[in-house]
Amino acid sequence: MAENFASLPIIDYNDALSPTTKAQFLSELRHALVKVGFFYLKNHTIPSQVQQDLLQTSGTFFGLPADKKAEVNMANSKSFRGYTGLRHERTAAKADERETFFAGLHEILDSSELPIFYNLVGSNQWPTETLAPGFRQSVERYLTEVDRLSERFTGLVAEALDMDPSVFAKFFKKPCMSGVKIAAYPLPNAQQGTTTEFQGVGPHKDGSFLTYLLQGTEHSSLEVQNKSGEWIAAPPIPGTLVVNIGRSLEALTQGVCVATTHRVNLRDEQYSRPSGNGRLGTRLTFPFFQMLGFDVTQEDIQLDIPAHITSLCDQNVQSDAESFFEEIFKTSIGEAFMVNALTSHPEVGKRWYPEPLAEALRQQQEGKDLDDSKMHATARVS
Ligand SMILES: O=C(O)CCC(=O)C(=O)O
Ligand SMILES: [Fe+2]
Repeated sequence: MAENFASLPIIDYNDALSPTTKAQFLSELRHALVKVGFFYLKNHTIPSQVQQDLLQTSGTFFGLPADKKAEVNMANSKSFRGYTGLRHERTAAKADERETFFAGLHEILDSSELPIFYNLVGSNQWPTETLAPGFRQSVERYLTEVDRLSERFTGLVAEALDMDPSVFAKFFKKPCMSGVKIAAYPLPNAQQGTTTEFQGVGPHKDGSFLTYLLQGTEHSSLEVQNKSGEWIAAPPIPGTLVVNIGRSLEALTQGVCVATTHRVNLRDEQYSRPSGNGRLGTRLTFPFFQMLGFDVTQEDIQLDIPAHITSLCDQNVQSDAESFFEEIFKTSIGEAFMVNALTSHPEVGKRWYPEPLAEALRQQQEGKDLDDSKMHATARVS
């Protein structure tokens, strides 16, 4: 049975930088990667001014009238970039109570000769400077900083698994679809007390190698699933990022690092200040998804992971995330990213990719039926 956890470890990036503390750092990181799958990272090097500017200008953007935000609607973009309104994004086949804005790190324009998933790298859409002064600049600045951090951290992940620091480098061929999703969770509109809990984001695993999540406000809404399936709160800790494992790192380590399940549940009480003084506004978060190059296939993955590391692998990890995505991920990473994008953003799919959308939804339904029948079988046995 898998080991369990009730809270997330806090790892200090400074410890990686000094020869006297590096060994201890690597041992803590190994534990976090193999036994937990989530951790807080402190002293992560992203300047606080860069974070504050991002938070402030993002607040301005989401505060714009709906018709102004619609000017940069994701449905305009065959690269799934730009703005989505409340309940337009879907996770686990249900609508999410959030607005988002996605901006990618790389942009290429002509992908006509390549498989359609190369369209996932394309131009960003930006509101005008007059509407959202400084927004574009602060997002781009944040992307540069978090990308630099993720690149350095990747070497430490390899070392923590007792491999050469450069072992993952070849999987990060550019351009890639890494980017930041800015998520805004206004207080949900409770209808006459019928519902007290709302899906900010449904249970899911990220497609990334690692995700670096900045929680910009004080709300405690993020929940992570431990290995026996219990949900654990991951409240914001000032000065830290929450890091979690995505499906790409799981694929590259052949399951030694398991992609971790998380969700955002919204409840009215989370909008009261933790100090008890007054109410909080919209919850704002900034997950950065560190993605692999598209052309990585299962055959490329021949990492020599030392036996004493693979032997740490956990069995029977429980997850409420959909399982259908796992199978596609085993054949082509680019394909899997596209299927995920289509099922999350059917509006973009309807406009640009009607046939691939229909096929992706069919696969999702098939997977859901399979998950449901497994659940019923388990329920009957126990
Ligand atoms: O907003 C959060 O706290 C998490 C968001 C998330 O998990 C995602 O967008 O993949
Ligand atoms: Fe996520």
